[in-house]
Amino acid sequence: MQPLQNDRYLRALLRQPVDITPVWMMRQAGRYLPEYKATRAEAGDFMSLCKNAELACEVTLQPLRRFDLDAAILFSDILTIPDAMGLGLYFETGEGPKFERPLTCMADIKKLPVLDPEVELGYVMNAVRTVRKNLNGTVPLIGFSGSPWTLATYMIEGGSSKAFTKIKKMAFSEPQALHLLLDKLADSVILYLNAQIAAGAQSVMVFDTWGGVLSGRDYQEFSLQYMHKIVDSLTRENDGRKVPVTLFTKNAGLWLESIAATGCDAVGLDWTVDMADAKARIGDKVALQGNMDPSMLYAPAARIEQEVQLILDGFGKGNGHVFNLGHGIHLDVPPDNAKVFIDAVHKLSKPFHQ
Ligand SMILES: Cc1c2[nH]c(c1CCC(=O)O)Cc1[nH]c(c(CCC(=O)O)c1C)Cc1[nH]c(c(CCC(=O)O)c1C)Cc1[nH]c(c(C)c1CCC(=O)O)C2
Repeated sequence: MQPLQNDRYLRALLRQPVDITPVWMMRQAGRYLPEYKATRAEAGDFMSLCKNAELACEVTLQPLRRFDLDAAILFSDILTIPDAMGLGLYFETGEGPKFERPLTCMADIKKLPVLDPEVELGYVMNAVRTVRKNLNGTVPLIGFSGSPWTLATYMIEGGSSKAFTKIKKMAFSEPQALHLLLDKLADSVILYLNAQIAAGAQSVMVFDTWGGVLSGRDYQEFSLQYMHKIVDSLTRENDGRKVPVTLFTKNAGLWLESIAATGCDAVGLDWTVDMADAKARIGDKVALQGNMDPSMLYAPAARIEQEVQLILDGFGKGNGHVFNLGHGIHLDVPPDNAKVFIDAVHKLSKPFHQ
């Protein structure tokens, strides 16, 4: 394998010195790039795009052609695991992801297969290998998975949810069923992420989008416990390099210490957390990723730059900051504003690394 030309993303995650603060961006709920829309139309639908290694590689690389990003995130989705387990994932325009066969009871959960990621999710590994080849050592590739709790919310609610009543009903009236599901998911996530690492992902991230809808105690029991197990079981070194792992729970500002205590390398922060506060609380244990409000990208350039400066000031001097939006980019953000954001991080962060 060729040496990495730009490894500041990986160095920052390991809290090593860098020249400028690295930045990357997730597009998730955003079809903000016209070239993405064109490739998606060529593929036909979202899952066909995920399952075609060449096209998935193409959309992974598109943001890197426009912007000076320090890492690439694999184009895929967190819902590939439940889809591979047989739930029948589909996307309805404007309504987000849905499942044809959501889980309703213990019997459904008992029937779920244990996945062999190289088989049922072989298309993801093919995409990882294709992207690594095409990146050609320029920047590292981020692999990812959903957390067991977040995947379980989609599998039980049947899609996106506001109140999470179905999964909470199971959590509080039939906890042994939910724990069996979370256990199966944790085992699948471990196999899935380790397969991504073996295929070439240089860092991995676990997205726990919905952990923050739980009480502190229930977060520990139904979400963090399983992410801890995942962190303990991941391949942390590959090809002679450390493979940093980042945990992100949305709305988890109250629980940063316990997330950092899992032994992960970095903690992703949404914009409701104050960067200086997070650094004081856990900055001696982990790197911090974040955390500009994605809606700031609607603002004029000067306001975006001001916000970048405030977040950089919040982290202050020292190692271990990866700049990022606090969540995925919105679909109607002008791409030029994303460029203002990325360039501002690089330009304004120089004095913090002297
Ligand atoms: C909850 C969740 C999902 N997917 C993901 C999460 C966790 C992160 C988070 O908290 O947002 C993660 C995700 N989804 C996608 C990526 C790939 C990386 C990237 O391109 O940014 C990643 C990292 C592609 C995608 N996944 C999706 C898109 C947009 C789809 C499109 O082209 O229509 C992309 C680029 C679809 C998706 N997939 C999901 C949702 C809620 C949606 C939005 C549906 C909609 O907007 O109608 C499930």
